Amino acid sequence: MYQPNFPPVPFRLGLYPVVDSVEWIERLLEAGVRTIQLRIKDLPDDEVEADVIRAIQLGRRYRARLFINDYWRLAIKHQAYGVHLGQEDLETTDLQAIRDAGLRLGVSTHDDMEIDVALAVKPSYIALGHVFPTQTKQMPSAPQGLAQLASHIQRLNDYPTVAIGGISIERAPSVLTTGVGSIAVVSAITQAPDWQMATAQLLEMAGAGDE
Ligand SMILES: Cc1ncc(COP(=O)(O)OP(=O)(O)O)c(N)n1
Ligand SMILES: Cc1nc(C(=O)O)sc1CCOP(=O)(O)O
Ligand SMILES: [Mg+2]
Repeated sequence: MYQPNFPPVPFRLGLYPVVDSVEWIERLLEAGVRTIQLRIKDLPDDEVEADVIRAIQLGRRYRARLFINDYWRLAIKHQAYGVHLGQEDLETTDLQAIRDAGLRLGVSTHDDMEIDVALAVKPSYIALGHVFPTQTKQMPSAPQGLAQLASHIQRLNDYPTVAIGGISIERAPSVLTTGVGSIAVVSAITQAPDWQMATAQLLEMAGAGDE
């Protein structure tokens, strides 16, 4: 049974764009997205703080679920909806501080062992990647494919899940048939010839998430 150690999220988080700027956050919230992540990599906290503040303000204005990747101290300081962390981040993060601050937590996984680690933390949702080859991030592991994804979803039963990695408009329907509650995408939107059309199509397929 889903009993996270962090505030719960709906089973279906719907379309979940992962983007690297406040500009993208604003245009996607305006387009109807309600689950979104600010993912800025490898800058000092003081260079990211203004963007984190702005993204959180936008998230509140649109009543959206705004997750901050990596910068958990800033997410706590400015009261984001949630934080997303990778497996390595778990070792260096004060998870109790995230919990005490009432933020949701999402954790990345790439195989059964990482799912064991995530389940021990009892986050708000578990991300499963990478489903297909991706150009967006160098991955140390092989893509897990749809059959493996489906078996993880079965194992996780009523736990909110997010699929990520190489999910295009063409591939989204087959990913969603595994029963996953959300599809996280980067390039399917940010590299699309027409991002508005891509977002509308993905929202039509995955929804904006449950309340
Ligand atoms: C929804 C979602 N799933 C997975 C990731 C990857 O997170 P992480 O493993 O911490 O890697 P970086 O994104 O920090 O490079 C994610 N960001 N979002
Ligand atoms: C940031 C990230 N994390 C992944 C994981 O598997 O943990 S895959 C990924 C990149 C996803 O980008 P695109 O939608 O362009 O393939
Ligand atoms: Mg990370």
